[in-house]
Order: sequence, then C-alpha cells, then structure tokens
Amino acid sequence: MQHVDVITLGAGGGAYPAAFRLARAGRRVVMVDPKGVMSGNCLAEGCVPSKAVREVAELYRTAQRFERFGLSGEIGADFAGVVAHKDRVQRTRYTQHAAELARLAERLTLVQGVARLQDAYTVVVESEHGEESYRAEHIIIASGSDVFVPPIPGAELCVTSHDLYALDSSFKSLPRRLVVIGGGYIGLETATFLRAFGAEVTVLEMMDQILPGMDPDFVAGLAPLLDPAIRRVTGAKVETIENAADGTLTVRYAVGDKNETGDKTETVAADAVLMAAGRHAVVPEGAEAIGLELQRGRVVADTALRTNLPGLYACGDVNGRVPLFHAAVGQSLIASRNILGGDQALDYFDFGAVPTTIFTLPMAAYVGHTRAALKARGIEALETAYNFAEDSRAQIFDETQGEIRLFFEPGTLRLLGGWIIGIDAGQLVGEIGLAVSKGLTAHDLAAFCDQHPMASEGISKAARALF
Ligand SMILES: Cc1cc2nc3c(=O)[nH]c(=O)nc-3n(C[C@H](O)[C@H](O)[C@H](O)COP(=O)(O)OP(=O)(O)OC[C@H]3O[C@@H](n4cnc5c(N)ncnc54)[C@H](O)[C@@H]3O)c2cc1C
Ligand SMILES: NC(=O)c1ccc[n+]([C@@H]2O[C@H](COP(=O)([O-])OP(=O)(O)OC[C@H]3O[C@@H](n4cnc5c(N)ncnc54)[C@H](O)[C@@H]3O)[C@@H](O)[C@H]2O)c1
Repeated sequence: MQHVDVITLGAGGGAYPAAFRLARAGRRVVMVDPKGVMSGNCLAEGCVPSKAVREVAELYRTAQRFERFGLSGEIGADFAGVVAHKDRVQRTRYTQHAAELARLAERLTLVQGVARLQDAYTVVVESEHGEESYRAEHIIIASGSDVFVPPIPGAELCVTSHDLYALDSSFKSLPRRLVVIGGGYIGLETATFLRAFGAEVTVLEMMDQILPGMDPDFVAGLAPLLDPAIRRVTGAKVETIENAADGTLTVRYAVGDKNETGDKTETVAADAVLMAAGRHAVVPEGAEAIGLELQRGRVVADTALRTNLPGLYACGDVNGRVPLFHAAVGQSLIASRNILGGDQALDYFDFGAVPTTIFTLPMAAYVGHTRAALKARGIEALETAYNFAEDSRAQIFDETQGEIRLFFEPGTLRLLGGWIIGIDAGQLVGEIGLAVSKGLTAHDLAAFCDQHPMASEGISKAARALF
C-alpha cells in the first residue's frame, strides 16, 4: 500500500490541472490512466485531432475560392496527408505533456493502469505489473466518457470518433459516401469536414432539429450556412445497418411522413457509417459499492465539485454537467482549490458561463443564456445584433454571412448571454463569455475599444447599438 495525498482516476482535463496545482503546492499526487499519457480523450481522439482535421478542411475550402483573392493554381487534397498532419499535432502535444510531467516528477506520478475504488480512501490500480493499492485523503474521479453505441442491429459495422481521430488511426482514405448517425457536435462537425474534402454526406438525426437541445433560433441561424450538399434528415429512426458483399453499407431508417399517417422507411447507401449518437460517462468500478451517489450513470457533483462522500471529487465528463474540455479543466482547478482548503468549499464552478462552439464549417458558438432559455424563464431580454455583412474582416475573407447577437437584462443592462454564427465564432465567444462571467454590462462592452479590423469589434458595436 502506497500513501499519497491525492489520487486522480484519469489523467485528462478533469484530472491533470488539479494534479499539477496540488503537486506545485507540495502535495504528493498520483494520476492513474490506462492510456499512460496525459490529456485523456481530448487529445487521444477528441478536441485536438478533430480540430486539426477541421482547420485543414477550412483551408481547403478557402483555397477553392482563391481566384476571388487574385490567387491562381489548383490545390488538391490528400486525405492520408491530412490524417498525418493530425497525428503530428497529437505527437507534438504528447511530447510537450511528457516534459511538463517530468518537471514535477518529484511529487507527481502518472501510473498506467485502471483504477477501482475500494473505499473512500483506497484505490486499487490494475496494471501490467499486477495490482497495487494507494491510500489518499483526497480522490478526484475524472474518468471521463466513452462513445455511446445505441442497440441498433448492425451498429458494429459503424466507425466512431475513435476510429476517425485516434493517433495512428487506420481511417486514412476518404469515403465516397458517408452516412452519419446523430446530428450533434461530432456528427455535424465531421459531416462538414469530410464534405469539404469531397465526400457525399447524409446526416440522420432522430430528433426534429439538428443540434437538439440548443436554442432553436441559434440553430436556425447556423443551418442555412452549412453546405447545402450535406443531406440532413431529422426525425430519422435508424432501424438497421447492413453490409453487402462488395462492402457497401445500407442504412435503413424510418421517417415521419407529414402528408400521410405513420412513418415510411427509407434507405441510404454508404461506404462508411459514422456512429455519433452521444457519449456516456465512465464510472469507475467500486463507485456504487462505496456509496457514491450516481444519477443516470454519472457521478453526482455539486458546484464545488464535491460528491456525497467527503474527500471525493468528480470533475469533467464523468459528472455529465457540461461535457467540454475547458469545463473539465475549470472544474479540476476548483476541486484543487477546495482540496487545498481542507475540503472546505473555497470556490464554486460557474456552469452557466462555459463557452460552447460547434466547430462546423462555418462555426457557431454561444455562451450564457440565449433567447429560448431567457423566454423559458420569463425574461424579455434586451437584444442587439451585429451583422457580419458590415464587418471589415468578414468582407476581407468574403465570409459575410452570420451575426453576433447579445442578450442583456432589462434595467441592469447586464450581459446574460450571446451567440456568434460565422467567422471567428470560436474566438469571439471567449470575450463574450468573460463578460458574462464577470457580470459586465452593455455600457462596459460599448465603452471597450475592440480591435479594428477584427471581427471582435462587432461585440462593442452591437452593444453601442443600444445607446
Ligand atoms: C470527437 C470529439 C471531439 C471533441 N471536441 C471537443 C472540442 O472541440 N472542444 C471541447 O471542449 N470538447 C470537445 N470534446 C469533448 C472533450 O474531449 C471532453 O469533454 C473532455 O475530454 C473531458 O475531459 P475529462 O478529463 O473529463 O475526460 P476524458 O478526456 O474522457 O478523460 C478521462 C480519462 O480517464 C481514463 N479512465 C477511464 N476510466 C478509468 C479508470 N477506471 N481508472 C483510471 N483512468 C480511467 C480514460 O482512459 C481517459 O483517459 C470532444 C470529444 C470528442 C469525442
Ligand atoms: N465542439 C465541441 O465542443 C465538441 C465537439 C465534439 C464533441 N463534443 C462533446 O462530445 C459529446 C458527444 O458528442 P456527440 O456528437 O456524440 O453527442 P451529442 O449528444 O452532441 O449528439 C448526439 C446526437 O445523436 C442523436 N442520436 C442519438 N441516438 C440516435 C439514433 N439512434 N439515431 C439518430 N440520431 C441519434 C441525438 O439526438 C443527438 O443529436 C458532446 O456532448 C460534447 O460534449 C464537443
């Protein structure tokens, strides 16, 4: 039995920020992760590799409009080369993380293995060297999430985000026809990337809106900007996936016919089917047995990231509250602060001000409360918008579709939320998110001289439109 101060289950965004901070503060910390490397699924098969592919797709899309900018020549796309670029970025980051870890080696160790909870203080790690027990006063559960595969006959024929984005993945050639099951983040993002390289893409979403759960007006703003050649079917109930001897896959789905009663069945042929129907939390073995409160398969954590058991914290996808990398990092840092405070809540995570970007081509992003959420709360927000048709940077790049929209509390003029559809959305949402989280008002935003000629000037311009 080894005695340490803190042990983390996982070494991803929910774990390592806390582990580093606690080690720097003099605590002895052990992170356990079967990958044996830091960064969890974000670097292994999530944010970074998918965005490496995205940015190349964006460049390629822009290259096809080179003539408008006075450039000439033909640019081709080699999908295997794109995957090689993605792999290089992943390797670079793994090397960087290894060096970061080495600098704290005296107090921070990463053990390759799978951890299970024996009691509220003891973790058993199973590795290729056998089993080893660790006792710690504080445990951070950050075991993340994994691909959810619905029980559809033939689902095993599908690829997942793991197959597409993992390091050294074998998915190196562009499918001529791609069917995507699920019109959420992964489904829509990947649909636009592979479409940009030339694949014929169909997205089958079971709900009656792509990106279900997001503000319908926000989605309605993004939808017409996506490549119209991507066929999008909503209300699609996938029934089977079958393969023929020549390798062709057939996806059979039922879809409501508005003119007749009942559903009709349709089929679509594919060379690859991407299953992007969501992710589920990975709860470590032993959690239930030691009395950890779970709800809908996730570890329940409060806004101080405490579970129902003293000394045990749950950060990131495993608590399912906001399954995004930067949210996991933010939570991890709050947990470390509360651990340093002797399990006294010194800080709370603001789940209401986490920026969210859908990295489709083009992107869209939002933060805080937008129109639908505000209406549901009976708040008639003061709304203002800036149209990218008027924006210098958007005109320079010939990407003038979309807008910045801000929602203010009447009376106080406090910024409650905002969205950006179109150019630089994933960058602009940071400034709006900071303003939401710090309680800034329309006066504050209007008075700030955002940089010209950058799309961010649309934020202050939108606020100035109120005065
Ligand atoms: C394709 C894709 C694209 C994405 N793009 C974005 C994006 O652009 N932006 C964004 O913010 N988010 C994105 N995400 C989501 C993001 O990856 C997650 O929100 C983030 O990785 C969560 O971090 P985490 O530490 O909570 O969990 P994870 O990253 O899942 O890490 C958990 C770690 O715990 C380990 N583990 C599991 N069980 C055990 C155990 N019993 N013992 C020890 N270790 C264990 C796992 O091996 C894993 O390494 C994307 C996800 C996917 C799949
Ligand atoms: N840009 C980002 O920040 C980003 C990018 C990728 C992933 N992520 C994270 O990863 C998580 C998982 O992504 P995801 O896209 O797999 O999940 P998701 O929850 O965003 O989308 C899954 C979609 O699949 C649909 N669906 C489920 N079962 C279906 C079925 N049988 N047939 C047709 N449609 C079905 C759902 O209605 C939903 O729209 C996200 O929730 C997000 O937290 C974030």
